[in-house]
Amino acid sequence: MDRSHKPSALTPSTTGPQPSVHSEQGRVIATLPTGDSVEVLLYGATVVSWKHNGRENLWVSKAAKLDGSKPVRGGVPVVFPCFGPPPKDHATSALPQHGFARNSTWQYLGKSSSESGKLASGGDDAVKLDFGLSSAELSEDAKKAWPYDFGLVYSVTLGKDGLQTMLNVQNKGKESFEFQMLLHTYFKVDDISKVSLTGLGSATYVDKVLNATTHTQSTPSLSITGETDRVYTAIKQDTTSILQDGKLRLDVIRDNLVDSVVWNPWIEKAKGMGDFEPKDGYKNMVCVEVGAVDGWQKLEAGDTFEGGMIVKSHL
Ligand SMILES: O=P(O)(O)OC[C@H]1O[C@H](O)[C@H](O)[C@@H](O)[C@@H]1O
Repeated sequence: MDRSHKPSALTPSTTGPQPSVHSEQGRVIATLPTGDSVEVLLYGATVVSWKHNGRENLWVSKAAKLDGSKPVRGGVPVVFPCFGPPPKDHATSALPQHGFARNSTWQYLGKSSSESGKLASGGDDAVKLDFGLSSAELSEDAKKAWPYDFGLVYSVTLGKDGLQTMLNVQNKGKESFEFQMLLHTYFKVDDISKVSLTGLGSATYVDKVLNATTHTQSTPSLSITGETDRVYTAIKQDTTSILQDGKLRLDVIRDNLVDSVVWNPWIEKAKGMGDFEPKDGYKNMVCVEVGAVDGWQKLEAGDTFEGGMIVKSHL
């Protein structure tokens, strides 16, 4: 792939300890002096752990395959270039559900001090890990199914009070292409019956559980009381918050993205998924997935798109 993306080295600090980064067995782990950490598999560039103040914020199934045989059931799978089953009449039609990014092996491009002003804790207190995937590195099957020349850089920044994940999509070819993208985050919660989501009031959504019918959310907050699979589009607020027992736990902030999917498989769907364990794990997770999934993003030759999320923990 294009090696022109070279993150700068961590800025040496004159004060106090630095974040540490190490890679082992197909994963990269960054730890801040506070003990907060993030863990990313090269397989799918899937973030599989984000710990803040000693608490894990991501849910990963106990039966998740981490060996590259299947997309990871949990963490933050990257969905690209199509969301859900691709339509028959589209250039992505031969791809699997949710595309190839989540089941391709990415390259670790390196670490740098965070340049993001969006995490309160930037500079020496934050560390950014970059991962890359380009057309040249795809499996022969994926290349054949989607023969475009592209470069993805996925940046995972761990800060003192948040995690930022940004996907940069570049069209390196001579023709335009269309894509969708989504960060399919499985957030860990203590008890789904006490969870509510705010920030989706008045937003319009397609309810995949109700035969893909379109609705407008009439209440300011959403409780999860059964199988939920909603695709919210053109959301006006930039933040969806996850509350537990009425207390703010996490803010999920969309960056240059206006769509979000809320998903919980509940009892029957969880039973039907071989890689979903424990079977009552649906009580401890909720997916809030930021993305661009309403129609298609068209990227002209040479152009770049960037979108992602900032998650702030309030515990
Ligand atoms: O089983 P997967 O391919 O990982 O998909 C898991 C889920 O992803 C999204 O949330 C979709 O809206 C759901 O319809 C789908 O069931």
